[in-house]
Amino acid sequence: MPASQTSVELPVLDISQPLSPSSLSSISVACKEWGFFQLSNHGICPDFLKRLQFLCNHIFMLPSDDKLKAGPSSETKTYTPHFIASPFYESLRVSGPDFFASAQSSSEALLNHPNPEFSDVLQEYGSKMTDLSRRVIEIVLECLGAAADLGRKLSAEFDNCQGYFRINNYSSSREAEAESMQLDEVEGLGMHTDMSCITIVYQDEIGGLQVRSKDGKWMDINPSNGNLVVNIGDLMQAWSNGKLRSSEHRVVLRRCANRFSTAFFWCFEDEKVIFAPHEVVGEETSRLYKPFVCADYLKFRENSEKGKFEKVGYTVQHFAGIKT
Ligand SMILES: O=C(O)CCC(=O)C(=O)O
Ligand SMILES: [Fe+2]
Repeated sequence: MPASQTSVELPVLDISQPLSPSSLSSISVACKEWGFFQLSNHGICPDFLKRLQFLCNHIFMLPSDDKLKAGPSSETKTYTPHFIASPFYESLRVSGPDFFASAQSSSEALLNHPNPEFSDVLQEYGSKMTDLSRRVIEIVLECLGAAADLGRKLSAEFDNCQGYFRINNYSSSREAEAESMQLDEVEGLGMHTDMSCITIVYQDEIGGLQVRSKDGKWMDINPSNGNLVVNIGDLMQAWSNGKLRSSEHRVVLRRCANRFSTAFFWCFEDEKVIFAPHEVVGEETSRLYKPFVCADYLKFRENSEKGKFEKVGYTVQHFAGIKT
């Protein structure tokens, strides 16, 4: 895999401040060009993230057989083991709106007992991310040029959105190293687009997240000052008639370092029919996507093979794109 040399400068939105016209314009450009921007002053403090990481590492350090008690063939199915998405990637899924209950059922399966401290922290993370996601959706709608009245009407379409998050641990094992045979750079998570409306990512200081430019070049998204990374997902790309870009991205690992990240996915409800509102499409442009039911797209992306990760390489374009 060729090493990537370039990083992208993504605008940073200070979410604690009212949105200024200049900030709105730089975020709009970033959503269209890259489908990515950053958030600062998001209210999730470094100590809290360290605590979250510490509690999750406790889970990731369990023996593999114990972790499989929440694996793809278990009842909870919240743990994705190594060698499904990649040899270097494992992850724990926490589903909302009751993040506490979801975390509690994972810890019961994994540790044979509930762990209220772990579940409390995951609940707090889930609920903070839910609030942030709602605010980010309002801003993204403003990026589409929605004036206040229209913005309120359009944001009602997102009222029943649901969130879940994945806690991701990237590490190397002897088996994984044998496979990579001393390569300088390996794929920790392959190229994909997210199936969300928006995703909010926290990555630790190791780095490795990359976005694919419109001309197919991989660009680093370097970790910066505890900022969170927001990206547009496929559901939003379709709903905005392609005005906002759901970009392909991946994670590369360059050293044998452990990497920790969380990705919070804010998605339409399963039964929602995704059809760009005519105010968003405008008079002059034609529709790029056929209407589709959200759950049908999620099913399309799931591999039929049991326990496999969401299909990498398939997007909403393949599923609902209107060929022009
Ligand atoms: O680990 C990361 O930084 C990003 C993960 C990601 O893209 C995903 O889980 O969809
Ligand atoms: Fe992603």
